[in-house]
Amino acid sequence: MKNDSIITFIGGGNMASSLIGGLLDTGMASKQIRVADVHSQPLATRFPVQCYTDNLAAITDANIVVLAVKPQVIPEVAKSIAIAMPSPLPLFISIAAGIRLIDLSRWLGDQVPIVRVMPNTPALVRSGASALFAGQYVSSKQRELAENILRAVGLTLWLEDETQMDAVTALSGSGPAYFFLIMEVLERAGVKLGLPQECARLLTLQTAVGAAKMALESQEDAATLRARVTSKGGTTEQAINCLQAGGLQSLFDQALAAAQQRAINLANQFGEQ
Ligand SMILES: NC(=O)C1=CN([C@@H]2O[C@H](COP(=O)(O)OP(=O)(O)OC[C@H]3O[C@@H](n4cnc5c(N)ncnc54)[C@H](OP(=O)(O)O)[C@@H]3O)[C@@H](O)[C@H]2O)C=CC1
Ligand SMILES: O=C(O)[C@@H]1CCC=N1
Repeated sequence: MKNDSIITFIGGGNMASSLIGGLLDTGMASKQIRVADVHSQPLATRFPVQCYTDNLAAITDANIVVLAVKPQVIPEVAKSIAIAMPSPLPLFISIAAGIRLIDLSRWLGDQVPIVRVMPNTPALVRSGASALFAGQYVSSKQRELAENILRAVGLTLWLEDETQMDAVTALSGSGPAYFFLIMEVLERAGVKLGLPQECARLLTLQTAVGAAKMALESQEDAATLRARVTSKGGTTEQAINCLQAGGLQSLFDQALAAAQQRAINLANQFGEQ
């Protein structure tokens, strides 16, 4: 992104804060970032960016507009922008779960360039994962622009089919919450075995970081790395047997299917407005 380009976030909540924190960490100038939210104060105190309570004022001169409000609010926000669409048209990036390009185009206007992105909150520490899908009016330069922004805060992947976005939402969009839950559960289990809280917390976190780093850097798959920890007749085997007997795979299959279905339902419910 050029250093005089402006990126405006509509909605300054959890996901926008993570993206903004990550982008500022890359060295992007705070004057390039604007945020419009019904509540301007929390973000203004956290980041030195320009905050607005008027969405339309915030998108004047913007090169990129990130729609970062809840899916339920997207129709109203998009329609209100459409009646005062800036010229030249900015590139729109929607991060809303479920909401489809066809509906975004209907609300924002035909021929408006829109990229759908499903990011995740580790963008804050530039370790995010984002899947992208471009609408038909997005130029190759705009694709590059969207990718560059998201790549600055983590991994980016282009999807071949928009319907895959709901599976991505279930896997990596919501995914940090699953890992945080596993951290909570492990820490608590360690405390129940007699470890001091802080000791259980630190061992849990470092083990999570270590396992993820090792899996990322290794040529081998997770099952092979797991087998190396699992000595025959040893301790890990007992724990893994317990987890598998408890139906861990089936539980995650159900969890991800439920999240995916929720994204589909949100699109069906709010896409008709
Ligand atoms: N959180 C996450 O991990 C991820 C979220 N997303 C997507 O990002 C989007 C935002 O999610 P998240 O950040 O969690 O949500 P938040 O509720 O934290 O943030 C949305 C913000 O927008 C404000 N808002 C509501 N209406 C308007 C409006 N008309 N104009 C401007 N601002 C408004 C909200 O205020 P108020 O609270 O009063 O409603 C809130 O401050 C969602 O569409 C979600 O699907 C995608 C990937 C991951
Ligand atoms: O829970 C949600 O709906 C959003 C989308 C993915 C992560 N958070």
